[in-house]
Amino acid sequence: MKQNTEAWRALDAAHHLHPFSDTKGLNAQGARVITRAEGIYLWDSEGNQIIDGMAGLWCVNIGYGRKDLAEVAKRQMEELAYYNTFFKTTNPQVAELSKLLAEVAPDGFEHVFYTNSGSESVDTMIRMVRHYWSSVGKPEKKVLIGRWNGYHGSTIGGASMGGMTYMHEQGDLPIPGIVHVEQPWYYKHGKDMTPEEFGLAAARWIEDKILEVGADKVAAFVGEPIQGAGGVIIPPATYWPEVERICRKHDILMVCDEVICGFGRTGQWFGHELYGVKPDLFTTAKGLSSGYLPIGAVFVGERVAQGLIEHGGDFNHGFTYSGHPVCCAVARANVTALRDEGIVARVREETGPYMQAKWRETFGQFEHIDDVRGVGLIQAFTLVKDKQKRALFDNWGTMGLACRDIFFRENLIMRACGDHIVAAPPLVISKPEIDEMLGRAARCVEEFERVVVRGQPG
Ligand SMILES: Cc1ncc(COP(=O)(O)O)c(CNc2cccc(C(=O)O)c2)c1O
Repeated sequence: MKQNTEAWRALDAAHHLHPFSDTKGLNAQGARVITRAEGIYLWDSEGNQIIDGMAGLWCVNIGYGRKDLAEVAKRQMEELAYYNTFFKTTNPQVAELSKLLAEVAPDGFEHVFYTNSGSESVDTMIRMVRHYWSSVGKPEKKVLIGRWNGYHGSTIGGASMGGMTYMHEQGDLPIPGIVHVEQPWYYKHGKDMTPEEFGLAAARWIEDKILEVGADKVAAFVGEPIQGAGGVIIPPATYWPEVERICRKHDILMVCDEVICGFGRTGQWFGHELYGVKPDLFTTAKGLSSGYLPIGAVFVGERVAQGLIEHGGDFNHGFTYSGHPVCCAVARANVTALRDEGIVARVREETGPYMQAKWRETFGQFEHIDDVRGVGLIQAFTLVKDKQKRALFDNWGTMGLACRDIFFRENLIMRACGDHIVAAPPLVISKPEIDEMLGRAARCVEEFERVVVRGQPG
């Protein structure tokens, strides 16, 4: 039955509570009804074509409209729509996907545990590392260290692991045993240090926390290679190697949360590979299926995998849909395409460098934009009050939302994370599409500076 925008908006307002939304405010304004998508483009119920500079929520790596993935889902549903992987059963799709993931992962990652989301991957990791230490005779090693402004999901575990205080306030978080250190945000905290010096200093904040808690009580350090939802905070090159050295020195597991950085987003298969480090585990979701179906996976390195296999006994954790055959079939087709169509390689060698050059050229010229940054196809800039003084705007986030709303009105999706403006388009974006996206964004930023910052007429 063909509906129209107003009818869908009314149904949505009457029955749907949206995530991360003020439903009352949204209902007053009316939600935008997205009806179809192709490549990097969305269409809404009014027929507007929209450039999706965020690949959905950082997840549609392969781009929209892949009929081959839809066909894989159809065939699998007709053959085996569901069966579980509890009780000594498996299915061909989960077995084949697990082999494929071991092939695309860096050496030393032969085992994966399946979930339905990034949050569930993070929750799984929390339980897994605590169970690991208990299994190898160190049950008191329970504390996990994260970063303020890190994002690790919205379950009780994921939100606690994250350092978003506005999330902690809702639900009395973080849960016990999870602590945080400052994030490696050079623009704000670098002061008179070089980036290299700051990277080492920021890593040592973690060592300070380990010594404060007691290394014999700390299970793991958890961080995103590049913080995504925190505003694309890119640590200096010295940061992660120093984190790894500190974790090894104090026998703390190092965990990378690759939910955004994974599956080609940075031009590497996984973001930690940019920094030449090897975590003990890493969590994934999003690009694993390019958002076509919900699935996540925890990649478990040999030290923890063998510890769990040899000493862990029954790992009393898992989900009804862990290893869901249809989700696994689609993820397998997606990852195979990312590899065999050269999509990840093209981001590393062609479209990523092109985007990074154009991004800096386009936004480096604006008076109220600084810290223009990015790698692969994840990039950002920060809206600032005074570039010379490196002064941020007051009321952090207000300007970001004002700028984001201009993009939205002009049929361009980019994300405001506070006063950081971020973009992460599908990895299949072409060079002409990059030009189209950045041309539209530049016109929006010109209006933002003229109207919002300088108060001139629209
Ligand atoms: C690093 C990281 N870890 C875990 C999660 C949680 O994944 P799920 O949402 O699938 O449970 C994420 C998710 N990241 C995420 C999710 C929703 C919105 C935005 C945003 O930037 O607005 C970012 C993430 O970015």
